[in-house]
Amino acid sequence: MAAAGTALGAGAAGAPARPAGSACARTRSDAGLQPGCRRQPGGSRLPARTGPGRSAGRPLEQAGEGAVTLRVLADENIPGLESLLPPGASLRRKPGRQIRRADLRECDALLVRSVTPVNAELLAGTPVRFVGTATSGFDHIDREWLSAQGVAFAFAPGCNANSVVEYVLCAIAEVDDFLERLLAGGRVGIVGYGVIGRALAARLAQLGIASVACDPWLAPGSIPHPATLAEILACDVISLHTSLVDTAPWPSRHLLAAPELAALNSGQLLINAARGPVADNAALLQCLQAPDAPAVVLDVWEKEPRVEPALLQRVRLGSAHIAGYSLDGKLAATRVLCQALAKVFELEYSPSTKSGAQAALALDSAASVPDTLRSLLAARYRVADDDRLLREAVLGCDTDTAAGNFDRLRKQYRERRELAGSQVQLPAGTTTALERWVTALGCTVAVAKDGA
Ligand SMILES: NC(=O)c1ccc[n+]([C@@H]2O[C@H](COP(=O)([O-])OP(=O)(O)OC[C@H]3O[C@@H](n4cnc5c(N)ncnc54)[C@H](O)[C@@H]3O)[C@@H](O)[C@H]2O)c1
Ligand SMILES: O=C(O)[C@H](O)[C@H](O)COP(=O)(O)O
Repeated sequence: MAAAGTALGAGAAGAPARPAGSACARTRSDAGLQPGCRRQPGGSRLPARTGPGRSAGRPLEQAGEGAVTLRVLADENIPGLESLLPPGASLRRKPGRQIRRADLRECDALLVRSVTPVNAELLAGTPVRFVGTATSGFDHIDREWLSAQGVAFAFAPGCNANSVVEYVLCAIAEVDDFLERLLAGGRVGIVGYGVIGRALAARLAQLGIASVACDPWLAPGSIPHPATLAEILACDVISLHTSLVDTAPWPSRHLLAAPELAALNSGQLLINAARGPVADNAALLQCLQAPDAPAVVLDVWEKEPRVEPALLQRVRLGSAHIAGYSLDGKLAATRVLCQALAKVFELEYSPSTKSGAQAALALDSAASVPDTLRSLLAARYRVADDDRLLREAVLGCDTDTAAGNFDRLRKQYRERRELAGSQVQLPAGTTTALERWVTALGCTVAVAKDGA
């Protein structure tokens, strides 16, 4: 894993316009690290406050002879911190929705997930000098305020991109015959060509599936197969991967509202694993009540943790905002934040890069290509399992209980591993065509010897 520290600003001179809340090219090994730290004249390792809220830098708390304690408060749902934080860090945990300013009175670094809004209301007057979010999206962070206050910021771009891509592929494979249709020349329309949009297009291309994409914030020429939103809405499968943007001229909030949804029909599949408000949920419910409604898969909901039961009942598959919840993706994000934290506080640090080996998979049938792909995808993950859990958690419960259950599903999420990177054992005499399909899913191939 490369060291954290890619500076991410509003865009270099000559770079294309970017909406607030979008990230430039980045991979699982990059951290978006917004600088805001200076070495203190007295040698303290605390990042200096540089903005209007500037306060005298305080040295890190002494914890015994020469040792420093970096006081970290973290969302209880960020895994691996106990072993991945730099030595000398003390860790407190809280549920992300319950983190308050009073919790931060004696805290140098705050690590959150998407459910904690981080802004002046939370941080003003606290000693926090570093904020990290273990997520790709950062629409819950007031980055301008952090920057003005000299508080360093890091996020985890790309860490869960492959997890989301595999969620989308599983959804396609699980709903009707969309996988067959795509393999037979159908097209996927991708809305938002950032890290995840690009990763999805690349995986589809490896599978020989055509895709087109739209992202008006990008410079002309940066999308290999560009399309208008209207053209995207005519594709067999439409997958949303925009950041949540309120900025003109191309806000993504309610990008799919009644007129856009009216363009869809029952021969199409719409997937939203981006942010709930990108599709107007009230309009979506209306659309799903029409006889010619498209098939819809939702991982994200406009008013999370509240899910509109009538909408859940009408979507083909629904899940509790877990598309990015592979163990691989979560631990990668934890490592990126810990590395960024160590860099900001100038701590020596070299975290382990391993997530633990995945069990090998075996493929032994001479099934059709779609069924081979389907069974490989299902060997690691099935959206239908999360759909069942969400329906059990939400339907028939009162609103508050359902919202609590939504959060509980996410907190207690099972250990899910990614398919890409898995070794797949194939029987002796396997065709090279089959090997190609397996590698197209990002797996490595081991072929059994004759008689083995
Ligand atoms: N469901 C999950 O578990 C999960 C996991 C990871 C990320 N996400 C979400 O997925 C989305 C994509 O993540 P990413 O890492 O690729 O982000 P990214 O910032 O790399 O890419 C987002 C892209 O959306 C584009 N965009 C913004 N407004 C648009 C508009 N009106 N029309 C078309 N494109 C527009 C931006 O220009 C950008 O290129 C984000 O919303 C993120 O929060 C969800
Ligand atoms: O933006 C992201 O990375 C994802 O939406 C993220 O995985 C959501 O999970 P949360 O932070 O809400 O646990």
